[in-house]
Amino acid sequence: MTSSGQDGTDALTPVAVLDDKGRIRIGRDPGNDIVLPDLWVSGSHAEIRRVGAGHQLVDLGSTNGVHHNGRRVQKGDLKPGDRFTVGRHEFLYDGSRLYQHDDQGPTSFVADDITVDVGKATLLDDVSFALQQGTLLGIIGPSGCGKSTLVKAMTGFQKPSRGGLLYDGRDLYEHYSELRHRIGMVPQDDVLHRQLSVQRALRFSASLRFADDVPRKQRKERVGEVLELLGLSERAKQRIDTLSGGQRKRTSVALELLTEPSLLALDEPTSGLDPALDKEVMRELRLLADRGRTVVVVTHSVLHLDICDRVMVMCMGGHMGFFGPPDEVLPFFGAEDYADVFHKVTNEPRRWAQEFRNSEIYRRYIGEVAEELARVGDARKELVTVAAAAVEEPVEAEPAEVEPVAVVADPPVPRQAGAPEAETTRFADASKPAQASPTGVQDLSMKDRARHPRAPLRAFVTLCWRMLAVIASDRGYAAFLLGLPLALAVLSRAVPGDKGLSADPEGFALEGQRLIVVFVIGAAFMGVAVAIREIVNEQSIYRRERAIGLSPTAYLLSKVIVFLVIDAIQCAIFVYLAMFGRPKPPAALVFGDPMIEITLAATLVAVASTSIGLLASALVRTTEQTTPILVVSVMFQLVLSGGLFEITGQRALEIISTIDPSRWGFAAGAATTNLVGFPFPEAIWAPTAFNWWRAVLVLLLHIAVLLVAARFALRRFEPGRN
Ligand SMILES: Nc1ncnc2c1ncn2[C@@H]1O[C@H](COP(=O)(O)OP(=O)(O)OP(=O)(O)O)[C@@H](O)[C@H]1O
Repeated sequence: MTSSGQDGTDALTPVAVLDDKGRIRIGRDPGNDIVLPDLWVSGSHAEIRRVGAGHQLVDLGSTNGVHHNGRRVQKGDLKPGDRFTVGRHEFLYDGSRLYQHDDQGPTSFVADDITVDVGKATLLDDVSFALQQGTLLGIIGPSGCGKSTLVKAMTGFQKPSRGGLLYDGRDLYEHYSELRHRIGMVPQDDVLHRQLSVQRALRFSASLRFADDVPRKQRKERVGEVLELLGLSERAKQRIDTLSGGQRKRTSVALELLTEPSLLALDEPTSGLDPALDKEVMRELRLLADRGRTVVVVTHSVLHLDICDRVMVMCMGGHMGFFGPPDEVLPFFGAEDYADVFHKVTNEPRRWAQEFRNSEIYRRYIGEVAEELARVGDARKELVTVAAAAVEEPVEAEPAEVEPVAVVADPPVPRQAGAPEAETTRFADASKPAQASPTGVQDLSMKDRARHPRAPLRAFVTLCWRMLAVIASDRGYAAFLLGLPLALAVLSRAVPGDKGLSADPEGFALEGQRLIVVFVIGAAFMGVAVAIREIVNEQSIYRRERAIGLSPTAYLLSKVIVFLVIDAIQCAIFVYLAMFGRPKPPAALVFGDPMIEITLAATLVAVASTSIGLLASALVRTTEQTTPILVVSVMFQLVLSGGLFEITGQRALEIISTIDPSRWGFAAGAATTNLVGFPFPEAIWAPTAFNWWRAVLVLLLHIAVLLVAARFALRRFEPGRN
């Protein structure tokens, strides 16, 4: 069963007869029954198994999952008429055969009266439009009119409060986990580590986005292809922060093209570029659209709008003032130039929004296109019904043996023709998915996580390597990390005395007490300082990577592990250098070497402080907000460490200080050192192995609680959240 072109269903092809022999395997490797040569697909991705009289769909542990009727599943019983997707490849099941529909670009993208409210502010107000495949849409409008908000809504980053966004007839937010890899988004902020070379940054991204089992060689080849496509091959080894603005934007586009998205959105890719670069970027976007992608670009520059198929003019207050071909913009507004247009939509936004709603242009370029797209959507749904009905009929002419089928993703598609002629209607409800969407993206991804507990090990390893690469290529930062413990060790030399950490026979261990305070607070400072800017600095990168499915736990753990190593090295350098030439404690409590115990205690304080830094970094919005947190958290640890004054006996302080890592770090250090004759000896410092272990366990508990809190704080970067 195939269907013909005009209704958009021509890509539906029968690919397998599910006879009694058992199973049909789907994957990237040539040995599969259905071969999908797509790097997003795992080698052996999914299987259809015969179970009794029916069939079961099974995810074979793929990286990017299988979606059965829009839900990610591990296993699911197939019913005639069901559809499932593997990457961009969609299959329909009729009870005895599989039909394949390839996503060759969104056959439709429809925004149906979307409104975005944040608190009491309305950022977008009843915006409707429809896009056909291969369209280049330019969005313009005065600053603050809601252009970025619209792009975020279209790409799954900002769930509309009302209205629907339908991608290929499916609610974008309801089916986000299935659709997200088909959408590329280049935000205003660069989402690349600028310290890395173009090639290196893209290779890390490829590793995070492709299936786990894609060989390194293939990843490299794909990176080479996108660099070639965007004319960046000669820049491959150049650091991103040394590229020109235009080259940097092209690198961001290259990053998104790795996974061949069918909808690509760019938020002001040409801001800050000179007119020549502006034109160059717009031309490249035109080429991408001509190759079949739908490209949406927000721009402040109106010089090259004629290169677009459609232009949208936004009015202040989030209203839509125009949507149509570029040559109709000025006539519609009765304006001589775009400055006039901006003036009008800034001063009379409601009037122009209303005029546009009632215009012939709206009818022609939105109403009719939406109707056409709804018709295509209906035709596709009908095929599902036909496929379901086919279960009643015997399978005749189809081949009994089905050859492995190779499907080439995303072939070139010609640029769209003008909009068709027809009657005006509001958007047809028929294009909405059968189920309403009570849940948001967050709910979906939580469910996904619950169903897919498999540790994303590859992402974790890649993230660790990337962090190390970023640190190594930022010489200033690497020098800071190494210089900090050296500077602190030099400072610790200011502590007077020649007894070091030895037990003082005179009975007053003030020097030892001071040294332990210096170690513990130095460790706390190094721990917070290393981490407190980490997440806030790369929030745009994390947000983007999260949207394409990066595991937040893998992300956080990669930070913790790399920082743990850095903390341990820093504390060892600090403590050993500070103690160089000073008497050591006479005996150990647990590990045989008191210096190891003291270094361990300092390292745990540093790691707990790193966890505080990561938590704070996930909570704040700007880097500037981190400085007061750094100061307060270190002061808090200094005051409540127990090394300055007696905490025991002051009930409130006793309670508060239990959550202070330095209190327990000091206790472990004091226990090892055996501070004899201290003026205010506390019970938790008594030199016993129990006290040492208790302090260590409390510190581990602090770390665990802080990291769980940081993991929760990362939820604010979930797609769909503002
Ligand atoms: N989280 C938010 N809470 C309240 N108002 C917001 C929020 N985010 C954006 N806004 C406001 O919504 C309006 C639209 O913002 P948006 O960033 O979409 O505008 P824009 O057209 O892209 O602006 P620009 O061209 O300057 O980038 C602005 O007035 C902005 O201040």
